[in-house]
Amino acid sequence: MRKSIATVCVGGSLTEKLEAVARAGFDGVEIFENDLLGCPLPPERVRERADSLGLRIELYQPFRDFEAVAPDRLADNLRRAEHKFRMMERLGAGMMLVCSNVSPLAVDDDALAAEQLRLLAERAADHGIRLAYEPLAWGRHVDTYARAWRIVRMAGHPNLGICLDSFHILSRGSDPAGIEAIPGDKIFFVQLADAPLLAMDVLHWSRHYRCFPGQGGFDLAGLLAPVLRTGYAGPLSLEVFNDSLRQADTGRTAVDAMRSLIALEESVAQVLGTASPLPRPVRPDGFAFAELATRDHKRLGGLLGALGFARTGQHETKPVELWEQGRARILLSRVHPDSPTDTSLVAIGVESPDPALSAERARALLSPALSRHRAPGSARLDAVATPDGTELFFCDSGHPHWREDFDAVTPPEGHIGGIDHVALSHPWDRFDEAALFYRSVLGLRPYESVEAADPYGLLRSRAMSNADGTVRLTLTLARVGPQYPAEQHIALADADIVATARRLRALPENVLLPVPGNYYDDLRARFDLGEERHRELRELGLMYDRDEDGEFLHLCTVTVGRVFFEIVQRICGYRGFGTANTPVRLAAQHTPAPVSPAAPDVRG
Ligand SMILES: O=C(O)c1ccc(O)c(O)c1
Ligand SMILES: [Mg+2]
Repeated sequence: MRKSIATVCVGGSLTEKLEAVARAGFDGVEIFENDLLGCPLPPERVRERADSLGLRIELYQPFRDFEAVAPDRLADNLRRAEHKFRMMERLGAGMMLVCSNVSPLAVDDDALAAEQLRLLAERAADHGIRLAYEPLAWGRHVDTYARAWRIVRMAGHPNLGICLDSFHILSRGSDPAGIEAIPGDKIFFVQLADAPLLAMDVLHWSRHYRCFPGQGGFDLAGLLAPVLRTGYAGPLSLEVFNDSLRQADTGRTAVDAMRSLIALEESVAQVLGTASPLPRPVRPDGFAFAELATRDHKRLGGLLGALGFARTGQHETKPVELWEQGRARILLSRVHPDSPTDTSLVAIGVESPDPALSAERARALLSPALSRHRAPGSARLDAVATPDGTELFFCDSGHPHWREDFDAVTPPEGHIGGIDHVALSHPWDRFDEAALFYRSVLGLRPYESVEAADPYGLLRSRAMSNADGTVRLTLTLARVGPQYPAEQHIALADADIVATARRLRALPENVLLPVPGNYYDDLRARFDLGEERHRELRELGLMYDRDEDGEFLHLCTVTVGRVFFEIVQRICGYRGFGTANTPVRLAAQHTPAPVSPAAPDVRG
């Protein structure tokens, strides 16, 4: 199907927008009126520019507050329309979007709406233009596709059809199944947008919070399937109004948008049982490694040593160390000389049953491929760049061949057996992009977005996981400014966190984040843990949580550069991330560490 995007989805001037969406592979665009009005080029030149970029101008929009008005207003509305039609001819746009009337002057009369739209369609036909009538969710009287279709049918003009916009349909909770009753050739246009599930005024929700399919909470494939069953053969056009995207990098947003459409095509193909546009999903089934780049190998090595890791190998040709405990593998490499941070997470390796296919799928979803020389070993490893710049390597499940390049000794067995999850930090304009990236490329399921209070702000995060919890990520929204603690961390799965905590407490140097006594006073109110258990948690500085499945114990180390380690123990299938404790952890990370000569610098 033709892929289109409304110019309102991306930031920049009209020509910048056209260039970016063409580069991302779109076939066409919806031109938003404001983009044209603010453009220094006359419509003919915009048309030439679009032509030269291989973009078809699918639609011009929006035309507002036309139908179901008193007779004295009709003449003025038709005059307005004539001007737009002439301008559209110059632009080479064959379809105009007509939004349902939102004015208090509109009359609640379908027959009148149909009669006036028929008149408009006759005028449009004189210019070779077709009209797509779109019921806005906040339309004065026409706010559902069922009602809009009734009016279009009543009008009975070949140049008048309906525009279906997923946001208006799903935000109101309308059942998309009824779309199948509309003949495919009367659906003139289809606009697609997702949105987070928010309880808010629908106009505000639509104008500020829409996002690309797969980034919010709507079932877009469930909406598109009945649309395609009607035989609709027009473009699938993204229409996203979003405050962040207006300010974000134009080219990047265009690629993010295209990725969302490709992923949606795959989801709808699954629903319809048709051929998929993508190599089949390969589910990752574990973490192979996490790589930290640091200027301070000694301090980080000291911290890993305290956690029970051993330096098991040194890369044969590169300045990269391998630190291991059981199947938990951490690589320490050198920081790029230009990097402003002393220590940061730069790569993760996931295990895949078919690494080559994983990489092929990632590239088909427009992930930038990375050159092989970055691989931690000389072993052939496929890698792509993720939205926050972290490199993602695909490694063979259960066969860490890349480890052979480290000439590594057998790793020590301790309580820590592997990586439980990795927390990645994203700038504000990459957060939704990241959720879609991991959802489509790795097949991870997103959890709801959550917010945690921080003494100096609010931390937004969203966890993602595969079905069996062997690959879990938490995506956080990075705040800028030196007052904010790092949000990159590696969480290590521990089979006996009490023993680990005891050992770490006994060290002469303080490597653990202190937890305030008030937390433990309140924990008594939250959970009936018994005196002895409660005392043990307090003494060891362990945090606690529980869900319907099981229990969770965790603690954090001090921060080195941008990174800290979390040690976690999941008991009986606990599925969360201890989010209830995040505000306490964030506050503790702002509190200066107690002075101790050997203590690592918490501020990095
Ligand atoms: O918010 C609006 O006014 C508006 C305009 C055009 C659309 O296609 C739409 O879905 C919403
Ligand atoms: Mg719309």
